Amino acid sequence: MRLIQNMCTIAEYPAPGSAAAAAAAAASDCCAGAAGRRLVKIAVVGASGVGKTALVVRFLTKRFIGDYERNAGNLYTRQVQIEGETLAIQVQDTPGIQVHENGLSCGEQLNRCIRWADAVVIVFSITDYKSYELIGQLHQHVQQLHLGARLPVVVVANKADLLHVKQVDPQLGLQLASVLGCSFYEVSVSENYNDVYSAFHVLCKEVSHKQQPSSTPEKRRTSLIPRPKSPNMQDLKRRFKQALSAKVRTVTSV
Ligand SMILES: Nc1nc2c(ncn2[C@@H]2O[C@H](COP(=O)(O)OP(=O)(O)OP(=O)(O)O)[C@@H](O)[C@H]2O)c(=O)[nH]1
Repeated sequence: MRLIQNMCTIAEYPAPGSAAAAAAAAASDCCAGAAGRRLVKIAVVGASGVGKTALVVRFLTKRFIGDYERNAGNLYTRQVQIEGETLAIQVQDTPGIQVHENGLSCGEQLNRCIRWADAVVIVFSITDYKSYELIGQLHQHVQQLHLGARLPVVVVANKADLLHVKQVDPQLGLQLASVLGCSFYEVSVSENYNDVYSAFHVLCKEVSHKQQPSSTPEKRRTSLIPRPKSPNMQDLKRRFKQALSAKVRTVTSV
């Protein structure tokens, strides 16, 4: 997948009917609809401070910028090339999820964002066990909001460079991801771009394949056209016998 830089906007996290929502819709028109391109919408979620903004910025710009303001949720729009096709991609950074005694606290803003997405990146930090503990609940929450439609999800374990303050063995992340049926990537946003790229690439590919025109009316129509029948064995045998007896007749008549 090749990123085509500097295409569209960075819009504020949109509430339905708001000016920001209109701006985001316009941005998505500019990158996708207007050009007739397919659009892949990805939400990046996880606990606070795990590196969601750093991950998104690294993916889109290849740069690691150490300090960010506490995130209010930005929407980034770009074009990417995947398997030879140019797709419009929107990446939604989200505010960090707060963990309370009784579990997850996902505001309506975050739920809206998850419902909007075609795919989700769930991030935790290997330096924060609580952020790892959130993964299972978050995954369940995402699937519930999509009414069990099995949204493509990738689990990302970030801050792999901070081994001296590690609280979670990345192997645990891998095991959990495989139980949940998700891809898993261990990354250091600060030190390695390639793994970040791979995580988004896999997700874009998965969404792209899901959206493939295999379910378009054109394809469905062709699959309804009856296939020619395979030759009937009885009929073949009968014709073979006929041909054989004709030959025997000509041989005996000589
Ligand atoms: N050492 C190291 N630091 C990282 C890495 N990724 C992010 N950070 C740092 O972690 C801190 C939090 O990063 P953010 O990207 O703001 O985290 P966030 O998940 O968006 O945080 P919220 O906006 O509070 O939800 C920042 O100081 C980053 O520089 C990494 O891979 N390694």
